[in-house]
Amino acid sequence: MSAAPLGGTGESTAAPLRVGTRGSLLALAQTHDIAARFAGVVEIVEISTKGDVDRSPLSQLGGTGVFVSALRDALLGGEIDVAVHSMKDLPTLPQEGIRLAAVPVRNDPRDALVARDGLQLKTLPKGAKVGTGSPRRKAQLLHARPDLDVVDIRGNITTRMNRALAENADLDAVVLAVAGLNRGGFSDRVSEALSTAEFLPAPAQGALGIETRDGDERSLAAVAGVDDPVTAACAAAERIVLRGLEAGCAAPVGAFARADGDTVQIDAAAYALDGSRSIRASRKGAVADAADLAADLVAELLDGGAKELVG
Ligand SMILES: NCc1[nH]cc(CCC(=O)O)c1CC(=O)O
Repeated sequence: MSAAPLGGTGESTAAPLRVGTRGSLLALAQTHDIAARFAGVVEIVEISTKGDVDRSPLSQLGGTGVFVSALRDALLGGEIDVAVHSMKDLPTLPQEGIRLAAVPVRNDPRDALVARDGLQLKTLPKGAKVGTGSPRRKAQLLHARPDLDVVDIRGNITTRMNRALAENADLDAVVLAVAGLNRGGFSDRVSEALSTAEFLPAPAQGALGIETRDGDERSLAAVAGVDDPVTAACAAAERIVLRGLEAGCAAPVGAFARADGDTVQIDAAAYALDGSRSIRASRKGAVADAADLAADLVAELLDGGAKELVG
């Protein structure tokens, strides 16, 4: 009558931890990598999301959470025990019944220029066509190179790379996250990793957010070992900026927190969509105070008119 004892032979008798992921190459790769470090036996469960199925421009898909809600529904519905998300896709508002259980050490936070002939931002010809679906990247590209022709693109990572690299490529370059290229095994396609000074990344870019159901202590314990509190603090600070500006994942807002020992530096900016204007602020202080520093920084951006810029 009694359940199998925990520990001991637990690995062979306990039900596997069902780990939910989107089905894209990128999502599968990052989920397999991180799930290999969870405690116990895991089973990977693919969930398809509106963001994968719908081909409308990302900026028109209804804002935050298009990649996330199907995974969260599966979590709340008991189909999966753990959801692995790209943290930059997570809405900034917490959802009832769901806990952010772990944030692993972050991958490279930078944006990458993937260009034909190894071209770089400075060597792209005048008027070059550069593809991105991100208003932030568009604004940053135009801010750095007002002559560029920025083209809205969608699709998975291979589709987007091919727009610049395939035999019949119609663009000179595309901008993608270095982390995604790394995770997909495409690190060698990066022509230039863009500096975080000029291209402030999207809040939490390069980080994963691992969610469990509130109160599911077994799943929480299984993923706790991959949590990195410093990455978690930095990503949380960046997301406070996003939330403070009431800007979603597709908004022209960049934020980047980097820790060095006990100290954190937070930089953030909001951009006009056409790159003509931007507002920037930064704070430095103790990692333990990262959330307060971010809130203070938001106040400065709002005072400077950031909301009007973000639109
Ligand atoms: N919005 C899609 C998305 N969500 C996370 C990543 C990349 C990986 C990451 O930032 O962790 C991407 C693709 C991209 O920006 O090129």
